[in-house]
Amino acid sequence: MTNPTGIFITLDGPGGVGKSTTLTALAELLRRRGRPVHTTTEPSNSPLGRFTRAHADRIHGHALACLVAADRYEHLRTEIRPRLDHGDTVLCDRYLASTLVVQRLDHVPERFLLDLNADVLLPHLAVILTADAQTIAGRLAARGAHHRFERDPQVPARENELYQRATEVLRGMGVPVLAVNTTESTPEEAAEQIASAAPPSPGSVTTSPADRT
Ligand SMILES: Nc1ncnc2c1ncn2[C@@H]1O[C@H](COP(=O)(O)OP(=O)(O)OP(=O)(O)O)[C@@H](O)[C@H]1O
Ligand SMILES: Cc1cn([C@H]2C[C@H](O)[C@@H](COP(=O)(O)O)O2)c(=O)[nH]c1=O
Repeated sequence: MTNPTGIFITLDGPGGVGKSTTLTALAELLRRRGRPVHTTTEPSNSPLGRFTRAHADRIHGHALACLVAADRYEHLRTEIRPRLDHGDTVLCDRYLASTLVVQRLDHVPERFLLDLNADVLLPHLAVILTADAQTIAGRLAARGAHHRFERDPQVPARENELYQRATEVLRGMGVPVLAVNTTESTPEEAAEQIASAAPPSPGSVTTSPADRT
């Protein structure tokens, strides 16, 4: 397989923190700056991904971990790698960090999750969106819960702890991790922070911050 030439950026964070909204703002910002951007999500939009999403409230623990990982390998093969090979910046709403958090909520051991995901492509930048637990609860109440992990009021605080652990694990694997606290920032402000940390797109002219004025 060829080395992908595009840039792979993942966005994770507690349910309802603002991943999809921020990803949309980031995609618009990067496109305005001339980058080819492909947006995607996990579970993916393939038949396996749609099955996983549809049944994630009834399938628990190791079985859900395996389904999510199977969808991830197929997502990489059929969508993410081809878009990276094409030179796109791929923005993925949920990826490996979500597994290291959501499956831990189901008490799946971290070792099992790391082994299952041992051969996935690591992102060039893993963004972890955070907000204080009360803010997340407010956003979830305003929008409505999508699945069982968002219906338990204790979960946002636990997810924040687990994302700190996931950050350490990813950094230990050599993945650059950017934590963005969205408690006080708009999706557009969060997108600006991420864009500033994003590795340059292939073929783009690298300028120093002073040159960009
Ligand atoms: N930075 C922000 N400030 C205020 N509200 C926000 C912010 N980001 C998102 N929201 C609002 O919070 C709610 C949840 O956002 P969104 O659906 O993007 O979250 P999510 O993390 O993608 O959720 P899920 O984990 O369920 O996929 C939405 O109503 C959205 O408008
Ligand atoms: C990537 C990923 C996803 N899941 C599950 C958790 C939820 O049931 C859905 C995601 O829904 P959302 O609207 O994006 O919050 O998929 C999972 O269990 N593990 C994962 O790694």
